[in-house]
Amino acid sequence: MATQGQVITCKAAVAWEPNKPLVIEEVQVAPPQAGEVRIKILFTALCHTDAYTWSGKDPEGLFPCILGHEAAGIVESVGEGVTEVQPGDHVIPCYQAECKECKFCKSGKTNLCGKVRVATGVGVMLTDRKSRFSINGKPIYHFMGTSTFSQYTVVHDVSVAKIDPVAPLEKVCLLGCGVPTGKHFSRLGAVWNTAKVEQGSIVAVFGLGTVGLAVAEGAKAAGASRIIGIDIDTKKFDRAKDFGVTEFINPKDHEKPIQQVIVDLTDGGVDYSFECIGNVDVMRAALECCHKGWGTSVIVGVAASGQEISTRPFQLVTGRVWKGTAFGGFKSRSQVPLLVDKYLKKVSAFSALLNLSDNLIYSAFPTFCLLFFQEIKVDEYITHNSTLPEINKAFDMMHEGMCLRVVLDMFV
Ligand SMILES: NC(=O)c1ccc[n+]([C@@H]2O[C@H](COP(=O)([O-])OP(=O)(O)OC[C@H]3O[C@@H](n4cnc5c(N)ncnc54)[C@H](O)[C@@H]3O)[C@@H](O)[C@H]2O)c1
Ligand SMILES: N[C@@H](CCC(=O)N[C@@H](CSCO)C(=O)NCC(=O)O)C(=O)O
Ligand SMILES: [Zn+2]
Ligand SMILES: [Zn+2]
Repeated sequence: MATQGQVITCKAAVAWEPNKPLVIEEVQVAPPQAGEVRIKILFTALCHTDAYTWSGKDPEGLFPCILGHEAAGIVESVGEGVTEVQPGDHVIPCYQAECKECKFCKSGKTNLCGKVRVATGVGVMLTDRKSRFSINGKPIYHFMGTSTFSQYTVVHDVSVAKIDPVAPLEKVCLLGCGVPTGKHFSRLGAVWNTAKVEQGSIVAVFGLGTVGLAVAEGAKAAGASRIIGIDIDTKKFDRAKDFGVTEFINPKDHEKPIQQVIVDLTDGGVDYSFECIGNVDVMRAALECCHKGWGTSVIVGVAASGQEISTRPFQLVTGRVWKGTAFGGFKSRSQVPLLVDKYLKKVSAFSALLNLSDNLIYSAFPTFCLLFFQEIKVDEYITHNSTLPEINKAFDMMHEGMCLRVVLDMFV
């Protein structure tokens, strides 16, 4: 039955209050208005940022809301004036919009976009400052302009990346947040990013979750000579080797501040450090373990409301640089489809190799290695698959440090 123009009733995980279990509810999803797109979400992953907002520590967190921002799906219908996607298109909703017209988009200096941010920060749509979600007439707020923990969601058209329909949505959903975020200095992201890790650099990665491992993977691709992984959970160390981490430090094993431990190990400090946790004390350590004169520290983690960073200004006077990144500097609508293409090329190179005869395998091996070991691991970050009704258990796994990404099948 055609659903276009109709209210759709479907299942969604609703966060009624901070920290209270999400509740699977029947929600009403209104049709898209002008400049909006309604998407059938097929797969969504959980990101630490969902847990952060759910915890009540996000100054922009409004309740009740539908969380979720790392997903993939199919366009169900579009509102008036939407030209770049149509029903049936395969898409990744992007929490970071790209209108290509605002001063941010036109600056050539940032991937941030100003067009809809004022609405997405307060859980509504731009056109009428209202939500498209409700339960028996009670509005439920949107989250990050995406709300992918719902079988259907409505997003702004500037927040939709159209992707190759061949791509497996249960995998490429990860390209909506965590994996690209970590790869902001990779070759693909280098146009917009700031920290360009050079061949031979020493890199420190604080926090070895999905984002930290993607940073490590990118650092390896950029030719870093040492990649030091720091985490308080030693379970993370074995897996991190596969993502390029060459040595490990657990701050709990040391009496000295962790920045001092790293400075001592690296003849004065690292060239680049990345904070992928969201802890302001660690952010300070990440800056202070950088080498005098040139070390650059990038803040990736999201810290709670009221938290502030600090250091002695002397750290910056003496040449260290403190930066941050959102979505790895990638321009969402124009670059997410390219990331998907890159992912598909890697998969097809691998299948081609499996179909070659033994002799050919040897001759094709160098090319294969080049393609295969390029910078776009995706499947490797999916440690668990689950379903929408099991979402609370999936978050429990995240809190226990059991998983990297858990992907939920929204219709099982
Ligand atoms: N800036 C962005 O665009 C962006 C995008 C995605 C995620 N994030 C943020 O990045 C951070 C990481 O996200 P994730 O999904 O990889 O999270 P995650 O929970 O999977 O990983 C965090 C890791 O940090 C470790 N950790 C916690 N406290 C630590 C400490 N004091 N010292 C060392 N290690 C510690 C944990 O053991 C875990 O391995 C979060 O803050 C998330 O909100 C930012
Ligand atoms: N509402 C939060 C902002 C959190 C934040 O910084 N979000 C990151 C993305 S995290 C994705 O997992 C981001 O890209 N920020 C840029 C933006 O939101 O425009 C708070 O206020 O703390
Ligand atoms: Zn995220
Ligand atoms: Zn814009």
